[in-house]
Amino acid sequence: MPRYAQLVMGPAGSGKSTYCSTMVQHAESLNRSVQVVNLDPAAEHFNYPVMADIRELIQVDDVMEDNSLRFGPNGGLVFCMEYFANNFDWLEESLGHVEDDYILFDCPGQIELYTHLPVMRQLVEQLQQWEFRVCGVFLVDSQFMVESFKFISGVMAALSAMVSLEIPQVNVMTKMDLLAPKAKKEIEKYLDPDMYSMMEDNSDTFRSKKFKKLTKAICGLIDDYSMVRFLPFDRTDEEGINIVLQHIDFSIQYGEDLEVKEPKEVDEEQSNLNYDEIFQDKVSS
Ligand SMILES: Nc1nc2c(ncn2[C@@H]2O[C@H](COP(=O)(O)OP(=O)(O)OP(=O)(O)O)[C@@H](O)[C@H]2O)c(=O)[nH]1
Ligand SMILES: [Mg+2]
Repeated sequence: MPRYAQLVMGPAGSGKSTYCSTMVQHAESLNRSVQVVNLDPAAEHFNYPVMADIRELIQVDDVMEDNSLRFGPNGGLVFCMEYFANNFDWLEESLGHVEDDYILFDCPGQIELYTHLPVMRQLVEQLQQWEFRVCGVFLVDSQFMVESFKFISGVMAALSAMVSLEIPQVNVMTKMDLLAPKAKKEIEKYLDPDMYSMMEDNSDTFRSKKFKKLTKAICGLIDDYSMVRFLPFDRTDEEGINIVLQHIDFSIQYGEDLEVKEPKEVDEEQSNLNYDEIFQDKVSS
């Protein structure tokens, strides 16, 4: 039986930890069991119960305090993640061997992890070896998406994670509840974007012809391959949360191998009685 995982990624402060706790609560309301693993060695607080916490293995503060290493916060994080990649047996032990489990991995926000460092890819390959079906969930803060310029850079970040990890990926626009109704309407065009018109919106802002050409080529590429779409995520909207979960479940085929639940046993005498009654009714009418 396969196991299922969501790799929750995205820039710093995009809402990854909040997404994880919201999903856990939502799953609970559906009677599903979803667990969370914290993979952020610099995490200070999150409000979900953890199944495993990378800080048990290594903490950024300890690395930064080490006089022989002398790392700052970002270098410290990279060091921690490389240490983690060399110690996957810690994760294996923490996850156990439960079949059919569903785990969210709350990742750190340093964008370099998703652009060029090999750690996340190594993690994906390792999880796949442990029979996990992994879906990337890339979060982008809707607050930064109200201008098409910023939107294109968000799309590029999501794309770079997609290209480097080679797993199904669902892109999510978070904090939709913070948008004013007018901005919400405005942002709808970014959810299923037509990149060519996005490019036209921007065309006055380009100073250099070369830059305009490059942006046009990027927009064209994204559009031609329909590579990026965003789902809105409003933590107060259960239905919207469910749509996001369904997209992810579909991409990792969650539910296809689940055992069919037996219907409740019906009292045999009672069921016979009902049929008899129906039959009698039919005959007499
Ligand atoms: N209103 C609202 N606030 C949100 C939402 N998601 C996150 N926030 C707020 O945004 C801030 C950052 O959220 P986190 O969930 O910690 O973001 P993160 O991506 O885990 O951040 P890092 O781990 O530091 O990269 C917190 O103050 C959250 O309360 C949302 O859907 N709606
Ligand atoms: Mg976090």
